[in-house]
Amino acid sequence: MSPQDQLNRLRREMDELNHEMLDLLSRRGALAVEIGKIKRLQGVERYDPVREREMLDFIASSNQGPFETSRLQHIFKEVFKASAELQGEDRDKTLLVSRKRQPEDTLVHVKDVTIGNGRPQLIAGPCAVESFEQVNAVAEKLALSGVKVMRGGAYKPRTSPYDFQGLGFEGLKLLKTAADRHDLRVITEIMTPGAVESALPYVDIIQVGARNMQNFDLLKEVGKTDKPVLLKRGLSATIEEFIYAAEYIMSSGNSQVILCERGIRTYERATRNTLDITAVPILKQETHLPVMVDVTHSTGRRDLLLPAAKAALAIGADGVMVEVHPNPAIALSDAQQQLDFDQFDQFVEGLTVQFPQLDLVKK
Ligand SMILES: O=C(O)C(=O)C[C@]1(C(=O)O)C=C[C@@H](O)C=C1
Repeated sequence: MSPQDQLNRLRREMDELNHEMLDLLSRRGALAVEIGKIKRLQGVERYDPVREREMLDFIASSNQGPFETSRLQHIFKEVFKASAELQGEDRDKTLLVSRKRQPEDTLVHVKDVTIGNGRPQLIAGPCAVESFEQVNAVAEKLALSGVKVMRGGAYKPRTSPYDFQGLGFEGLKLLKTAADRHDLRVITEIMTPGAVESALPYVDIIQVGARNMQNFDLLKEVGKTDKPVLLKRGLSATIEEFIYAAEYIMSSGNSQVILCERGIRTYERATRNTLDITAVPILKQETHLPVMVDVTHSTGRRDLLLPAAKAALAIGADGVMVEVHPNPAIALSDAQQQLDFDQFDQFVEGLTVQFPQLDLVKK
């Protein structure tokens, strides 16, 4: 048989399989419609993630190749999605974070401060808590500038184990003391489920960092508290994964969630990460949660903080996070990207000129 004849024969075989697959898919779709009717009668959700998990596990255990299991699972997930659509189910509607489920914006209340009410917040502070003098100096500066929420890392998830790991619980206390002295609310990162409870008296907003976005135990634990949670997007997380991580917190009982875009990892090296600016309006369309942008970690460059912050507010962010340090050159972490006090003044001035609605109350 000539190669051309061979090709034609294989293609005819392929056509037959396509035909069979189409038939199987159509029969599967008809079954899904029947299942949907029964579920409707029973008054249960059509979307059943546990059943889907079972079928995906079955695919993993039965796959003989040549396709990779993850590829096959992806294809089947599409089939499940299409089946649920046939059942008249919009899966997004079932998510607690979904705008389709709750059309009105969620307002996050941090004592007297509101996030998501149309007046963007500026959250600022040092990368890490280093000493009382350092955090107190920053707190004083922030209060004078009208900032209401101060950030500062006590537990630091550092890339290298040899880098400064933060002052831990002691740092938390220093941060809280300095913030109280200047009437500021506190946001800080908590890294493990076990550290959540002891941190509660010292924090007003719990931050879940990018590296922990899919630490599901931590998400569930912060979801059990009544403190607002700022959830940062993972370094390589898709928007869908980010939304599901927020769903973990909400489904554990906490609806006070703020999403924070902080740049994602791409091939581009001109900035530390690539600020996915369109994630902001996408997240605002898909969810009802406030969305903030961390300009420090997304750019990693002092000269880009102001333009990035302007872009964030212009595209609809509910606030901006930026790092400030009394003397960035000697900072124990992120020395390259924190603003000193004069630079912070310029930053605030530059931003308020264009966005006078920024929620700053100068003391
Ligand atoms: O088995 C069910 O309960 C179905 O509704 C069918 C089906 C499927 O296509 O296999 C569809 C949607 C559900 O999320 C799970 C499974």
